[in-house]
Order: sequence, then structure tokens, then C-alpha cells
Amino acid sequence: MNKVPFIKFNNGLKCPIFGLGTWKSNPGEVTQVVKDAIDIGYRHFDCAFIYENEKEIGKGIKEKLDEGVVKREDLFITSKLWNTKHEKEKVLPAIKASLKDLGLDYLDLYLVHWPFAFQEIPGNIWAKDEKGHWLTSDVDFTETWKGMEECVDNGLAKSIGVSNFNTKQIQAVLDIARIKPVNNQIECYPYLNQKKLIDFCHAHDISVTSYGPLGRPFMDNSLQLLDDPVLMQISAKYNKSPAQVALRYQVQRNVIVIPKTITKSRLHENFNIFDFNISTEDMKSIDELDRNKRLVTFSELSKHKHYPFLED
Ligand SMILES: NC(=O)C1=CN([C@@H]2O[C@H](COP(=O)(O)OP(=O)(O)OC[C@H]3O[C@@H](n4cnc5c(N)ncnc54)[C@H](OP(=O)(O)O)[C@@H]3O)[C@@H](O)[C@H]2O)C=CC1
Ligand SMILES: O=C1CO[C@H](CO)[C@@H](O)[C@@H]1O
Repeated sequence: MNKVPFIKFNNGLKCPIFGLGTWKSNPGEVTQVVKDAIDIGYRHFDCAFIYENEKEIGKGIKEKLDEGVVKREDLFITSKLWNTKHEKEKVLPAIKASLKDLGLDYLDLYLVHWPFAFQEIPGNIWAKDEKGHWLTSDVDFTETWKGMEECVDNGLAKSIGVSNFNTKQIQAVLDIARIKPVNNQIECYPYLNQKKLIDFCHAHDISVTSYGPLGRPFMDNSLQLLDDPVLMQISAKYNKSPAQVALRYQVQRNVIVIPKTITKSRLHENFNIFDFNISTEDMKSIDELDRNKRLVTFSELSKHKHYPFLED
């Protein structure tokens, strides 16, 4: 079995550099996917309240724990605080709800999913009005961070971090933090390589996780990373697939990577990236594919005071 290296967080916790994404993993399929993934050697699972499948993921984890295939301490489980729960007093109940669904006593990592907040309306977790407009709120993420720290104080999360935060927003958290964020999870793939933001995070001892590392091929988009001629040429050279090269690229930049798949052959394919090295020259060619092509934009929120994507 391939060995997945770890990234050491600023609090000493070790995080496998490779994990499984679960956004859009159908609740009816994801239990089996999680079990297959654990059998293959996956130990890191990226989850979120808003993915609406944490119960089914928890079921897969529980079956493998009960079978004795893995112990809880072998696993690294992330979840994320949804935007409707940014008020400080809502954070502990929110993590408890995710833990209950996942069937766990603690998370390894709990992230603030987005810097902007939504209004909490019962039965409307996506917080949209009847015209499809987001119902936003002005809660400041520094208030949210105080609630995140309580998750660590109470032993519910071993570490806490952020997601989709820009450099200024991370700095604002660092300025008030009693417990430093360990991680920023951001969209990152060769067409949006995020060099500046990654350099900033690494300089502050904050690890980075790449989401959408394959360029989200399910999105109807004219630029399909996995068909990129440069990536295809490089992958042929190493006898690997373009997906494997895109994933290996992140690992070699010390970026944690969490590709999503529900397809068993792809679970294997994506996992098999620890037996080759991309040369410095080829890493440079992949760097040069950058074209600032952001796929997750939330552009309707661009006027919100905490919208993160108007600067690095
Ligand atoms: N913090 C945040 O705001 C966000 C976090 N995330 C996290 O990051 C994870 C990964 O990002 P995601 O948006 O899912 O995008 P990815 O770039 O991981 O793409 C996933 C898609 O790629 C397909 N795929 C997987 N492996 C291969 C392969 N080897 N060859 C070809 N196609 C492949 C999957 O299909 P199939 O499943 O059918 O095999 C799926 O359609 C998410 O699942 C989620 O956990 C994602 C977005 C935002
Ligand atoms: O994690 C997520 C998955 O992707 C979605 C967008 O397509 C985001 O809303 C969300 O943050």
C-alpha cells in the first residue's frame, strides 16, 4: 500500500497530505465509497455540514472502526461551520450537530467554511429568498473565531482553521486569535495556482488545502483542466493520468489535496500518486498554466463586506 506523507500543523497535529472530498457525494452512495476508500488506504476525509451527507459518511467510518480495520486515531476528519452559524454562541451547537451526524467525539479539523455569513432561517440552510438571492448577515468572522476557539477548549476539535479566506482576512484572524488557525482551505488547481496566497499562509505557518484540485470536471466549463495539452504531455511522460499529475503537483508544493470521487477505479487512481516525482522543470510548466480561472466565485456576494475574492 502507498504511504501518504503528513503535513505537520502549527499545533503539532499531523494531517495526511491527501484525503477524500465529499461535496456532491450522494448520500445513497457515500457510505460504500468511504468504506472502499478506507480499504484502499485513505485516512483523511473532508466533510461539511452543508454537504448534507455527514450521517452517511459517519456510517461508513463506523463500520470500518467496528471491523477493526482502522482506529479513530488513524483517521483525520474535517468538517466545516456553515454560514448560517457564524454568531459566537451558535458555533458549539453547530460542531456538536456535525459530530453527532458523523458519529464522532471529536474532529481533527473544524473550518469556518466562508468568511461571509448568512441569516439563519429554519428549514432554509442555503439561506436564499424566493427569488434565489442570498440572505446575508454582517456577523464578523472574528466573532465567529471566538466560537471556534471554544471548540478546541471543549475538546470537540483538535484544530481549527478557515476556508476561502484571503490574506487580509487571515491577518484579521491572526490579530485577535488566542488559538491560531492551522489551515486555509481554498480553491486551487493548475489554472488557479494561488501562489501568493499559499506563500502568505506558509510564511505564517498556516497549511493550505487545495479544493477542486482536478478543476471540478463536473462543471460545464470551456476550460477543462484534465484535457489540457501540457498536462496530458507531462502525464504521458510519467505514465500517469492528467488527474494524477494535477494531484501530485499539489503534494510537491506541500499543499494538502482532497479530490472527490465516488468511482472506485478513481479512488485507486487518485491515491496512486506517491510513487513518482514531477521534475522541477515540469513543475514549472504546470505553474505556468495559471490563468486566474476561479470556478467557485459566489459572485452574487461580491458586494458583501467579507467577500474574499476581490484581492489575494
Ligand atoms: N471549502 C470549500 O468551500 C470547498 C471545498 N470543497 C472540497 O473539496 C473537494 C474536492 O473538490 P471538488 O469540488 O469536489 O472538485 P474536484 O476537482 O475534486 O473534482 C471532482 C470531480 O472530478 C471527478 N473525478 C475524480 N477523480 C477523477 C479522475 N481521476 N479523473 C477524472 N475525473 C475525476 C469526480 O467524478 P466522480 O465522483 O463521478 O468520479 C467529480 O465529478 C470537495 O469534494 C469538497 O470536499 C470543494 C469546493 C468548495
Ligand atoms: O464547499 C462547497 C462546495 O462547493 C460549493 C460551490 O459549488 C460551495 O458552495 C461550497 O463552499
